[in-house]
Amino acid sequence: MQLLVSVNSVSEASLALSAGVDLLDLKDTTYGALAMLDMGVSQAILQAVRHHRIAHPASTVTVSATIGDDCASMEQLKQRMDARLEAGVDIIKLPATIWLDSDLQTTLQRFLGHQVSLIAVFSPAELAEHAFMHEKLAELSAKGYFGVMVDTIDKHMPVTAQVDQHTLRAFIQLAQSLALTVGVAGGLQVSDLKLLSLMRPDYIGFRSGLCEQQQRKNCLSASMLMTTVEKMSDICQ
Ligand SMILES: O=C[C@H](O)COP(=O)(O)O
Repeated sequence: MQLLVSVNSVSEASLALSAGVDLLDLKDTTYGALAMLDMGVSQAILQAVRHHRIAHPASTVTVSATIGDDCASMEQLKQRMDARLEAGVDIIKLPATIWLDSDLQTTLQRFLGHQVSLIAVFSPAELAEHAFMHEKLAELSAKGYFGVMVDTIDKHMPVTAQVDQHTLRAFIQLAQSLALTVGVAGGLQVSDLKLLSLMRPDYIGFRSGLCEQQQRKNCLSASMLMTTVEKMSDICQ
């Protein structure tokens, strides 16, 4: 099980890299749920990741990026994705407003055809619609998506309070049975790790719970990050 941490600056990325975080998620954490990070900042972070990989050849750190909570056109989608992939992002995370949009499918199919790794993000409400969730997971797998995850918009409650355990388990198990990498995120605290780890997602995502005053727009706390990395490593042993 891996740890994903959303970062919004070179200093946060460097902190996460030195702590040994597996998945760096480039995201503007000042608004929305999947807001995209400025390209200049993204490029600077990717440069720091390249330096880290050179200095630590055994590092398996992977970089994902969000591209916004919505997208107006195929041209805009292509431009946002191209910019990040060319800069060195490994995985693009898409909200349902994009991965479900019939007008954007041609562009998404083109990226999938070029083996670009895409993650489709589900909201708690979308998981609650069991038939919809089953149907979409099968479709995404057939289309060649790399993975899926659940993340929340309302950050006042953890995802574990917004989705019942049975549904979360079903989502994780069905996705994995369809060869989709699956992640769980949304207002999580370190104390949620134990329960979630029993469900065996491929990764668990954090932001708010690792920030000063638990506010996702504040900076990452170095001590919270270290505590989480250590806890994760204990759980995974
Ligand atoms: O992708 C992971 C999210 O950025 C998690 O953010 P959050 O812990 O603030 O919900």
